[in-house]
Amino acid sequence: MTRTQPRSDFLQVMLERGYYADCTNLEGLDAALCAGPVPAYIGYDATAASLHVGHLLNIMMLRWLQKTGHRPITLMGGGTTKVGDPSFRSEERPLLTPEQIDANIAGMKGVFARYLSYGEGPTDALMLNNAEWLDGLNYLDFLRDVGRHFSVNRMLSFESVKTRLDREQSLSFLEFNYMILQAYDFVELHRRHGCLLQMGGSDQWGNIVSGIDLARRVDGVELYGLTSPLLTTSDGRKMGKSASGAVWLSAAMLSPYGFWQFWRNTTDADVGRFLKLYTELPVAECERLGALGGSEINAAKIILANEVTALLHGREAAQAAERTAREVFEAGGVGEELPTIIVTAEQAAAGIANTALFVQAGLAASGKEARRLLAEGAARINDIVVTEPRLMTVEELRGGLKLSAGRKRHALVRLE
Ligand SMILES: Nc1ncnc2c1ncn2[C@@H]1O[C@H](COP(=O)(O)OP(=O)(O)OP(=O)(O)O)[C@@H](O)[C@H]1O
Ligand SMILES: N[C@@H](Cc1ccc(O)cc1)C(=O)O
Repeated sequence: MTRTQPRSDFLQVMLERGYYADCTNLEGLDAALCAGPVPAYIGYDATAASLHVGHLLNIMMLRWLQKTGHRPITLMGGGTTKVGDPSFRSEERPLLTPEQIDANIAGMKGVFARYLSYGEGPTDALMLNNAEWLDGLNYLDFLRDVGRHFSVNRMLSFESVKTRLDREQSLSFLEFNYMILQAYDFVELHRRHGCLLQMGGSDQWGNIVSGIDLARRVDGVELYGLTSPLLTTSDGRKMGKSASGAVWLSAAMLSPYGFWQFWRNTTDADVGRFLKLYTELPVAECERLGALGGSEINAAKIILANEVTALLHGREAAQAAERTAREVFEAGGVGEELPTIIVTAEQAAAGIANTALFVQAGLAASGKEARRLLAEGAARINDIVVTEPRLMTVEELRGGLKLSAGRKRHALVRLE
């Protein structure tokens, strides 16, 4: 399929940096973007107390949207979270209480202000919550005004629910309503704020298209949808999930150092792609850095880690993380020479004792000897003396550890 080069800055950035998967009407959207500031939204359900790296890709899309002269709308799913999006999920999500949802929204909100600037102007970002219009809906009125425009036959044909149906796993009536609510959000945002575009990961395609159909039927307007690819790392993992779980954006759930380490540990083949998606360095520079070979690629990974961490946690936090990494892994000039043991995600989740790490790393011959090292004050983890045997947390392991026995013997621990 040939695609003419879009004229709008926003779509050019989307295409050249790798954010683009699909669009409902690329030419129409391009024309709207060229005509003036376009309000565009992405919805975020409050399923956890923090956003994670999986969300970062589309937060960057909103950031580019604002930088290229348009208006980002971040919609908190205070209403939709009560239902739970079934798209591409094999099981129903656990139901959250209204209190949990409010607490999660409070945890998620802070992150957006690091990427977007909020205010009242035509290109200032807007923060909304769909509980505002969903909570008060009257069931019968809603069914008559909105429900009648949805064909169940069509809803059943969407890929996002297909696997569940094909496997004859239950899709509850509650979940089945999700698509209608998200569709209604889009119509409501268009009515209230002139919102013309909804974006999201490609798993959101069905929900987005439903909103566009509904708007055409009830208001006779054309709205647009743009999706990003769902990224996986080149070793096959869903982007944003490390072996030990989601990589959180909130500093309370993952320290800036742990966040920095996640990016520093990027696989070589992903460096160029991630620089384009998660930093604002010029495309040519991203490509140059991504093509570096051998040990030079490590310098590119440090640039990636610094740039991504600086956007989220600030430049100082990024520099501090880089310094800590140097101190932990390169203190005494031994750096890369240190023996390294790898802890698997399963081991980390099951709980691994600090003494077991000393044994595995060859710094103690047995658990008994490891306990003696600790008791004598000769054992250090990240240069801090440890005297008590205890289980290490996944968070501690994720940041990487330096174990020391006495002054001269060291080893590194990395989480797979
Ligand atoms: N790897 C990814 N690449 C691009 N977008 C992603 C990625 N992971 C998540 N997203 C976007 O963020 C949204 C929320 O992601 P996800 O469904 O993973 O969150 P979650 O529901 O909190 O996590 P989980 O599915 O593990 O419970 C998705 O709808 C998707 O659009
Ligand atoms: N369904 C989206 C979140 C969302 C909620 C409400 C919307 O109007 C749009 C999107 C997700 O799971 O990621």
